[in-house]
Amino acid sequence: MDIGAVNALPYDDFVNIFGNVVEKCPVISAAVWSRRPFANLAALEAAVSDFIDALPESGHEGILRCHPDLAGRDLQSGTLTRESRDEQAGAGLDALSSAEARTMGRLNDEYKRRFGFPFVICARLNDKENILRQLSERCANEPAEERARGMEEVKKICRLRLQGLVRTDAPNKFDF
Ligand SMILES: NC(=O)N[C@H]1NC(=O)NC1=O
Repeated sequence: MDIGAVNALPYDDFVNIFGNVVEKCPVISAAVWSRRPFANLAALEAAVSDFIDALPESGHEGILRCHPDLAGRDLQSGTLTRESRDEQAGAGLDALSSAEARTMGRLNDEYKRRFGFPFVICARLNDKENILRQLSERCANEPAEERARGMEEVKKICRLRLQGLVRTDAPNKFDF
């Protein structure tokens, strides 16, 4: 769909289509719908980012807590969202050796104990080795640093999900 078609969507269709650009946080797309018309994909992305940035610390932690663990219970039981399943599979997280799976589980638990929210990283921009290394390194960070880092990753995930939904090649009347 091009940006003109996005701008023409009633809010219920908009939320159905864009509701998971931030994992399990459809309230964000429901809020951002009011910012139409979007000049282009970058403007839609900026509206999501502005909404997130305006939230208090507790809102950022809430967004992080809506993310499933990487290679966690939801992946084992097939209850991930379609987007998250594809992203995790793309990084090879559905095919970990048993040693890798044990390390991942242990570090995910350690991270959550330390920070009170799950480790979030854009799986499509990383492979499993890189993810395991960063998980281990980031466990040593300070909570404020990790909150900010996690939100940067949420925005990267969001950008790639948006790019999968909105075509950018078509000209549109808001793009001068
Ligand atoms: N925990 C975590 O990072 N989850 C996410 N990362 C990603 O790329 N997709 C997700 O669901």
